[in-house]
Amino acid sequence: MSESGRRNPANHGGRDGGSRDGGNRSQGGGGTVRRDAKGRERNRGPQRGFSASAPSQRTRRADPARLVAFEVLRAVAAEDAYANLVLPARIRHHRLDKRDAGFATELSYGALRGQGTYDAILAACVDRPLAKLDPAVLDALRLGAHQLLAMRVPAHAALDQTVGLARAVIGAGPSSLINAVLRKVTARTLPEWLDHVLAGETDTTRIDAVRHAHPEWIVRALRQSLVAHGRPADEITELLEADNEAPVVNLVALPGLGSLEEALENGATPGPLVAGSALSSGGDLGRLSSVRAGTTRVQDVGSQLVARAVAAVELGSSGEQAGEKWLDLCAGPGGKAALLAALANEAGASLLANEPAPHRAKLVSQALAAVPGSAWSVRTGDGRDLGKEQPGSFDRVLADVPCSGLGALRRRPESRWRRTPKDLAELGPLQRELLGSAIDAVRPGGVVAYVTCSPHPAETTAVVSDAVAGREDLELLDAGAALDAVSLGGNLGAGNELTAQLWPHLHRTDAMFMALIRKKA
Ligand SMILES: C[S@@+](CC[C@H](N)C(=O)[O-])C[C@H]1O[C@@H](n2cnc3c(N)ncnc32)[C@H](O)[C@@H]1O
Repeated sequence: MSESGRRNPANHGGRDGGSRDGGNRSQGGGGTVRRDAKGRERNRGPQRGFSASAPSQRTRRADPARLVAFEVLRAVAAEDAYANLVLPARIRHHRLDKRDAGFATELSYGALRGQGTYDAILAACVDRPLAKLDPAVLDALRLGAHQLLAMRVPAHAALDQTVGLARAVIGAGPSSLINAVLRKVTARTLPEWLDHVLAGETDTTRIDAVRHAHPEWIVRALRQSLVAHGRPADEITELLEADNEAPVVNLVALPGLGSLEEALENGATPGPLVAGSALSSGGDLGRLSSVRAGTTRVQDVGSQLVARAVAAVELGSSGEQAGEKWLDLCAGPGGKAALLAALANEAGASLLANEPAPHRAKLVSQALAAVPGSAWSVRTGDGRDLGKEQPGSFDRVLADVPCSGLGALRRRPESRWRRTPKDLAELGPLQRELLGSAIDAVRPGGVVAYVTCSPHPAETTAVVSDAVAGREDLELLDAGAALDAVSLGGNLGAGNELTAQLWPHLHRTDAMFMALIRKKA
């Protein structure tokens, strides 16, 4: 959450919201929402003022952009849906133009990410526990709170349009409650509210959790992760803030197959961390022919670095690349597999991409379709069996195991509220078995990369230590140096032992962890 009182540039609010008549108007029910050329709703009164009319006299129809955001929040809460999948479908269904789509995106993602903060504030404005509210009412309140506290939406528009939305889709009774509660919210700015709801609070975890909208257990887990990887505990604030930034879209051109030219011509900029990457601040990437062809792909730079390090790391003996066999043990949905397959294609190697879930194995095949078929194959099966079925067979193995995803919270706005501490404990045995299978599957002299998109020691360093403990035939390689070798000079291993840990607040990547284990020749 931005606490400065200034609007967070990432929380741009109305910039992309707007009109469909080519001017500055979009349908807003009983009235219309007027947005300026930049999509900001035009303020016809003081910034924090709002209509004095009674709810019954105000708008009765839902502004389409807000309706989309409401439907996204409802699907996430009631159907366990993923916002990043529901949102594009709702935008298409309601035929939002570009500005309204941007507004709906900022509103839904911002309200979902900020839920913990907004709930703490709303709890101070409602005369009963939030759990006793109709969940649809609570979602409408969260949308209203985000507009009032973090978007450049005039207070009267935020209030009138949210009440109008509630009236249209929930009912007249609840809309009066929503009107009354949101009026209370307008009384303070976000920094003032945070000071108010945290007055007298001394528990720093609780303070960080409310200020930066993360569950308390995740604040503790991330702080523990920083310390475990040699970072100062007080970096937690920067890490939590980085989780709340809308991530820049990273692109990769598949080596030998794709090109970034089109993306760069359309406003993307070259990625500073790794060759063949670009950063795009938005736009319709689906329009780019290279993206449609699958030779240029959306992929976090951390994942790109990991895949490139796996392909480049020095093997123990007979380390020539030609004819090598590579394995991606947990490949779905195929992001790293696509880059690995392209690198294998260039190196004369072949990649086996394994994934147990049939629908995800299909996604892997789709992701690999742009790479010549001679370079890859897909196996649908349990990775735990591969070590026994094909022992000592592979030169390079990527074990990108299922994990809590604590390092990729910025990508899925709702995920932090869905995770539980049990995820950490329950995945440990599977992670250990998969790493054991990967080690069995690699040949003497070959290398296993153990990778997670979580920095938590329970699923990173602890799993690796257990795997190598007492094994004279295994050695840990310097994973940070391997990342440095494929980066454009990032000094990515700094501060760690032999394992490598990337961070959103330091590297602007997901918090990927990588250990490289070589089986002695
Ligand atoms: C972190 S994701 C992998 C992401 C992938 N490497 C990419 O870059 O797109 C972990 C994957 O492991 C798969 N998985 C779960 N259980 C598995 C098992 N027993 N064997 C192999 N893979 C498994 C999950 O279905 C999921 O697709």
